[in-house]
Amino acid sequence: MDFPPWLRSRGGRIHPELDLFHTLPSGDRGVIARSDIAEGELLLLLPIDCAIYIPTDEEFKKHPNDFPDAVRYLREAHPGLSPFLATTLVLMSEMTRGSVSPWAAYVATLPASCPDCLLNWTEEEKLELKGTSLEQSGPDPAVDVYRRHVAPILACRTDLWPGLAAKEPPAAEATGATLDAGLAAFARAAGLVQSRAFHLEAENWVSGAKEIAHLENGGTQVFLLPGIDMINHSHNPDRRNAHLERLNVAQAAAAKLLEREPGEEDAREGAKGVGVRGVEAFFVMRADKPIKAGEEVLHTYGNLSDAQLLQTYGFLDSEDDFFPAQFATSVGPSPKKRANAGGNQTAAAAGASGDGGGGDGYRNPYNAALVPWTAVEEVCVGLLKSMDQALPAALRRSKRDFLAAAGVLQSAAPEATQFVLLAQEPLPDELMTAVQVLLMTKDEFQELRREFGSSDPKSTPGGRPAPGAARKAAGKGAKAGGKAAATSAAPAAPGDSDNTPSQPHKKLSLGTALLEEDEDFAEMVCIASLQILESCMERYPSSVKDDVRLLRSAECRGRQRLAVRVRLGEKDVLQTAKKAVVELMKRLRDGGAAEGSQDDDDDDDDNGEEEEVESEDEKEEDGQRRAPKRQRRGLGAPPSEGEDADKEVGSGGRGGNGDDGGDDDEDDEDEAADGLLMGSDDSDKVGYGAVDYDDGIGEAHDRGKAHDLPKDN
Ligand SMILES: C[S@@+](CC[C@H](N)C(=O)[O-])C[C@H]1O[C@@H](n2cnc3c(N)ncnc32)[C@H](O)[C@@H]1O
Repeated sequence: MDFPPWLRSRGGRIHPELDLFHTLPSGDRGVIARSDIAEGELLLLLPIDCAIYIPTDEEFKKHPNDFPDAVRYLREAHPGLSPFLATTLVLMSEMTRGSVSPWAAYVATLPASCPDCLLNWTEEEKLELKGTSLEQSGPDPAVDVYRRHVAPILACRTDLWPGLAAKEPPAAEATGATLDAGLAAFARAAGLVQSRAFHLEAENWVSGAKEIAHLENGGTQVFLLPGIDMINHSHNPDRRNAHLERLNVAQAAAAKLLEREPGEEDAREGAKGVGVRGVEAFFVMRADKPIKAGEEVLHTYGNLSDAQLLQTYGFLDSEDDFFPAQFATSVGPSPKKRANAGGNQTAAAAGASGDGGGGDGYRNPYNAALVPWTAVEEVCVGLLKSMDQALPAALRRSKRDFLAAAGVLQSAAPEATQFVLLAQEPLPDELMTAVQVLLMTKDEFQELRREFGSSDPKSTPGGRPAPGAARKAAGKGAKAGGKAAATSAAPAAPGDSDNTPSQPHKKLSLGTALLEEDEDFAEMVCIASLQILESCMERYPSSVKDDVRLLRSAECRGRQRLAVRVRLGEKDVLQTAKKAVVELMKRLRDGGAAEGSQDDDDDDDDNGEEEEVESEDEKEEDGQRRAPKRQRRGLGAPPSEGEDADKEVGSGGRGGNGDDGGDDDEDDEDEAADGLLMGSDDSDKVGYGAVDYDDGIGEAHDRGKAHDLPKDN
């Protein structure tokens, strides 16, 4: 049976003017309106029992016989499997059952694979992702999960997964090249679930690893939604025209979705309207706005970074679809060149890009970059050493344990913590707090521990504990741009060699109070931060210039192009963070000095606004006052106001990527790279947490988000 009649026979509905399986000019498939569709019209209605999913206990108890045998078996025999892996196994079962499967018509619509999903990249192609958050170390996770979790299940129940059991258990070193039938089926099904599944949490519809981790408490489900999963994604709100809802029966009835249209085929046998006894929810896709004949139906899979899109779905948004006006000047020819050419700028950019799409400039506002704790620690230790203030190993451990107990580092494996930098929040408070704690003296640290451990968040405005000299500035942290302190619960401090009676119980957030108080310390923190960011830049084998050059060349296509765009997206965020550090440093020097400490403020009260603006003389005097202090701290001469971030990093001894001058082309490329890396203006939280299922595959899968799905209204 074809898919549309199958769906209708199961109580679903499809708008008569939708072509669900249209081949787009790109060669991909998409959903197209054959004629105009009005805003609010129903596009697709799917009773929940058409979906492939692992039911909650409650759902299963209500309808134990309505679920496939594979679901029943996995629930009973392998309740600890992640929903991702369990759903993959159920899909594999339906795929192997062929025409006997009640989902045969759906299975027939599924593509042969998720073509560019990382599961399908060769080792050589994956090298292009070196340094990015998608760099994979260790064995291929799919092979590993298959060997450890899937193969034993296939071998146990050959009736549920006929023909897939391996004759011998696959070797640990098995790779994609040594696929057996089971591994091939698993790789395909996993790619499909990864790129098509919708995630639902009991309380929230979720879209990130952190939320999905709650599933262990019974909250989250992964759904394959036939037909609805044909709809492609767009980041561009102007192009999106559909959204998904989940309705219960009463809501669906009230919305008149369960009544048959005149001439509409009968649904299931015995059904009076659409939907049947036992079906308690419907997934409904509606038109958000009028859809013109020939237009593609698009919705959003979530606010995802390029890395997440590639990891989960194997694609990146169209390069010429993303805020095109903003990008005309990014990686394309420089304004100077365009002026010289005097021609059509967009056409010039399109020609240079080689992709025919004018896709020279692309920036995803949801991009993120990861900064490992190990890099933070290494830079801070190195900086202190270079200043003859070596950090003893015991104190270092003490600081790390304290940060973990204070919720700044993950508690289970603090050393594996990765700080997530977002374009909109390029300097997360956790990172700045960690740097400050690492760089503070032993006395300051001990005082912080004492005060933090005993501090009542209500007693320090913003909940920020403030050690030593910074105490008097408590409550002013936000003044210099610091984020308000977080005060979420954190685990108690683990015992360490230097335990004080007071133990941290709130999340530590130092803000900028200490930096406002102590300009030498502020400079150390800023220099360390720049070095950390620079060290993260250095983990990519290619420079920004190389990447920009590659994106401009016609040869850079396919997976290489996807990888280059992921690399540049991350570098963009790192560069934005560097600029934020420089801004912070300037603010602390100029604005910070004007805003001053509490005492300064008190002194300034009479002087009014005049004091806010520092005269040239005062600046000079300030610089002279600063110099001896800096030298005491081993910082050398202060950098001049005009000096840029890279040079400052260079002066810290780690070298920068500053330009050494050169020809016009080089200058143009710099200009282009600068444009590209100017930082994004809109971003969203991105979760990169670990997920703790028996099979461990959740981590790889959930690192990228799946489609958001609304919860029951
Ligand atoms: C949920 S499916 C959508 C239906 C899919 N196009 C098909 O033919 O089956 C998600 C997959 O569609 C493709 N896709 C979705 N949105 C896309 C976009 N904006 N650009 C390119 N490919 C996209 C990707 O291959 C992704 O893994």
